[in-house]
Amino acid sequence: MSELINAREERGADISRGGPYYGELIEQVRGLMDRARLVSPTDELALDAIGILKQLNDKLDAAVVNEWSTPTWTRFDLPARGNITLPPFMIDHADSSGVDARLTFRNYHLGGNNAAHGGQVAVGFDDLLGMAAAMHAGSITRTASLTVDYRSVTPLNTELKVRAWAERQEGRKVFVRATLHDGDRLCAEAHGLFIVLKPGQA
Ligand SMILES: CCCCCCCCCCCC(=O)SCCNC(=O)CCNC(=O)[C@H](O)C(C)(C)COP(=O)(O)OP(=O)(O)OC[C@H]1O[C@@H](n2cnc3c(N)ncnc32)[C@H](O)[C@@H]1OP(=O)(O)O
Repeated sequence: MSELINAREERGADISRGGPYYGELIEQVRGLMDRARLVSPTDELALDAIGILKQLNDKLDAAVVNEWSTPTWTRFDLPARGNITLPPFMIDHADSSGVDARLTFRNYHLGGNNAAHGGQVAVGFDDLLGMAAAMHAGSITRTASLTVDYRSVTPLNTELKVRAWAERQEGRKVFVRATLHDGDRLCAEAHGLFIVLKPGQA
């Protein structure tokens, strides 16, 4: 992980962006989403929570920046770079040979029967495959195709292992694969095609 942070810092990534409390702020929002996923409030509690959240959203509005200035591009020290839309993961190893990560699906990723929603599994794969493709190509890539095979149930609130790697590259096309394990058990695997963006490509 430190290699990745160093590499990103060398390219101008600023892991102080968002300040020292940004990680805890995002963790509290994840905790809020966990509760929102399962709460069945009384009218009184719902109205109370709505008031508090409206006030909080108004406060946060004052600090909203454009997407390129958000900490989530640079905070490689935080779970999932502090990106609230991703299942939180920590990178153990990342280089051109692949990415190893520990990832945990939370209550707010619930599909049913205490298992992760399949779409959330795909979100995790997309980001980590994108990282593997970028590390392999040495350049930012974009998902062209992503296929997920769900092999067994993916549990919530359990640290899972993800391995993502590039199999080969043909020009701008980076062919990638990934696995998701709970211990020795394969939960899901993915393969995809990521395309290296041309200079200035939107
Ligand atoms: C350290 C960093 C951490 C940072 C880590 C951050 C990781 C973030 C990862 C998240 C990534 C995303 O979710 S990205 C968001 C989701 N994806 C998208 O929105 C992509 C939408 N689509 C597009 O923008 C475009 O279609 C592109 C860029 C994918 C390709 O367009 P293009 O650049 O014009 O290239 P194009 O000529 O069409 O295609 C190039 C070659 O790929 C082939 N090709 C293109 N699409 C496909 C396809 N679906 N299936 C098969 N083959 C395909 C073409 O046939 C061609 O082959 P040949 O003729 O050359 O043989």
